[in-house]
Amino acid sequence: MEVVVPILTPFNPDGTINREALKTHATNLLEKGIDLIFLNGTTGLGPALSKEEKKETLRTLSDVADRVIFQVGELNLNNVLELVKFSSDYGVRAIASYSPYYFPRLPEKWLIKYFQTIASHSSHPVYLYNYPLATGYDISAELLSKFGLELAGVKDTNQDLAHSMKFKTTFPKMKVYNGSDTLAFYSLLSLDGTVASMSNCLPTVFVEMKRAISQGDVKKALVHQRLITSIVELARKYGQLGALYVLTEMTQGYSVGRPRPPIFPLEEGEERELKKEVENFIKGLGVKA
Ligand SMILES: O=C(O)C(=O)C[C@@H](O)[C@H](O)COP(=O)(O)O
Repeated sequence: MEVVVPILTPFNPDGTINREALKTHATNLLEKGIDLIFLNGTTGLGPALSKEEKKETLRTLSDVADRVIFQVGELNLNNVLELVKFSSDYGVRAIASYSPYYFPRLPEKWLIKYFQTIASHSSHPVYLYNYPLATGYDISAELLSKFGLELAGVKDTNQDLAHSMKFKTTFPKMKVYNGSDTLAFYSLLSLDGTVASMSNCLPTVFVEMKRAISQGDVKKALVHQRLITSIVELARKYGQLGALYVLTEMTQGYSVGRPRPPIFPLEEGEERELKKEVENFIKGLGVKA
């Protein structure tokens, strides 16, 4: 039962990656009990990071590489394979990739070929990052099974938990995580864990929820899930990926800068409003972030 943080990428005002802040943030999250770091994911603005920036984030976290799942997805497979090769110098837990996206009506066999190519070049276990809402393609358990492609793991970002469970029943050895914050409780209960964006700013809430589940205290665990869901709904009002930078600074006590456009930072008034609303929630429920 693991809590995996799709770690946000701190940026300097000039839009370069703030490596110091990334290191501080990763160290803090691991110290607070987060199990693994999913690097260059959606929350990490992975699709908006260049190949060289993806390498930079792994170099920055090289001393905790064994706790890192390194996301390598790009729309240029040559870049992906360069990142796969680059990762072989680091003892990462696994590499991962989302599917090709944007281009409509890609034949199933091209989608599978993308992952087969990655798997044939990787010295590390390969995880699928399946996010149909974001990519336009559902790389389902059925599709992998149809082409006989068995990967080491999957992060399935899906509101349909049964869809994630299907990976587990089809490939019993596969590590299966669900990537939706609002299903974190159920993912911890029924899968190998959760990959939750909000664990950037609420690490202790997730760690306490996991502890409550392992102690059989469902009621307490659900209090934590309700807080997470409330904060997600709040963050979405302002733009979740931008709001997360404000929430992380607010709850963790250090700056992670602001996101890089086209993920725009919140305006000053929005930041004030968001902080006020969140304070009420966290105070009201009496849990630590
Ligand atoms: O940021 C990542 O790489 C994640 O796994 C989480 C990501 O899939 C995303 O936050 C999921 O959000 P929704 O369920 O779409 O609200």
